[in-house]
Amino acid sequence: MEIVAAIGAARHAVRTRRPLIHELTGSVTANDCANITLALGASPVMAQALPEVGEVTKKSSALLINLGMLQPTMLASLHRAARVAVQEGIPLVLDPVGVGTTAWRTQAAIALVKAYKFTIIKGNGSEIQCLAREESGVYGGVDSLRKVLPARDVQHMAVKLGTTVAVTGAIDMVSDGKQTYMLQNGCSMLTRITGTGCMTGALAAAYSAVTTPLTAAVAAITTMSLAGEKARKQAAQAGPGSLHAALFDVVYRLTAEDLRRDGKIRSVSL
Ligand SMILES: Nc1ncnc2c1ncn2[C@@H]1O[C@H](COP(=O)(O)OP(=O)(O)O)[C@@H](O)[C@H]1O
Ligand SMILES: Cc1ncsc1CCOP(=O)(O)O
Repeated sequence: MEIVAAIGAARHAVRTRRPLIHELTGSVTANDCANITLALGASPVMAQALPEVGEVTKKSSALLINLGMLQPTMLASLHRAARVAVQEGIPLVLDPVGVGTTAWRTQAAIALVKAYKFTIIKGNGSEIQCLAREESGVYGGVDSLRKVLPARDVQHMAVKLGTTVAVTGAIDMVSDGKQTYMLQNGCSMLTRITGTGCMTGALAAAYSAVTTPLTAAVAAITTMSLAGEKARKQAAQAGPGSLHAALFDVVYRLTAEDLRRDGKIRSVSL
């Protein structure tokens, strides 16, 4: 199936199958991740406690690990959930938020990537680059350095990390090492709302429950970027607060046909 047809089918499948998505994420964006998952039509569960985390993963159709507010006490839960996901063949998505800022966070992410086969790793350009190169202390926060990475670099990082890589930024890229897509929807005001990257990770987990990793990653980024464009029009002259609220409304209404018609998705030959 062609990619545009596949993302439309995935949009429809999430709405009709309503998969349970286990999301391990921090307090800054947990509420937004849960609500964007609901808006898409899936069902979020955010349980993190070590005594129950594995049991919740086992019941779920996908697992998201987001490192945004990583705490030493969370690491055991993340590893237990990831182990169950791999054992049970449940799609496993990593959002390496802030990787590259400190040695501890970067090492924690590298340990996860080495221990478990992730289905998708989704991050901004800075995070994915630091993870692939195993670099830390390179940049200062959770927002991207805003450099658009060349498609060939993204393809190499997918090969190096052994998974489907989704890189967000002014131009988004997705690659599984064999096929690479350049995605050109978006709205710069999305960078003025914290959590748009984290919500994209939640969308990737929801889509990965119903389709292939490559399609799920393209669908997630196109959903968020297109929602940004449409919400920006809806919020007209208003600022990030209205855009934030409008994002949930637009994702809730977004149809398979909207994705097929308005998604700016280009296959890159390398
Ligand atoms: N300069 C930009 N212009 C248009 N869209 C953008 C721009 N920067 C980021 N986006 C969009 O914002 C969303 C979140 O990406 P990004 O800001 O890179 O994530 P993060 O919040 O993790 O840093 C993506 O859908 C991306 O396409
Ligand atoms: C501000 C902040 N600080 C730690 S995690 C976080 C949220 C980051 O969200 P996103 O990666 O989606 O911008």
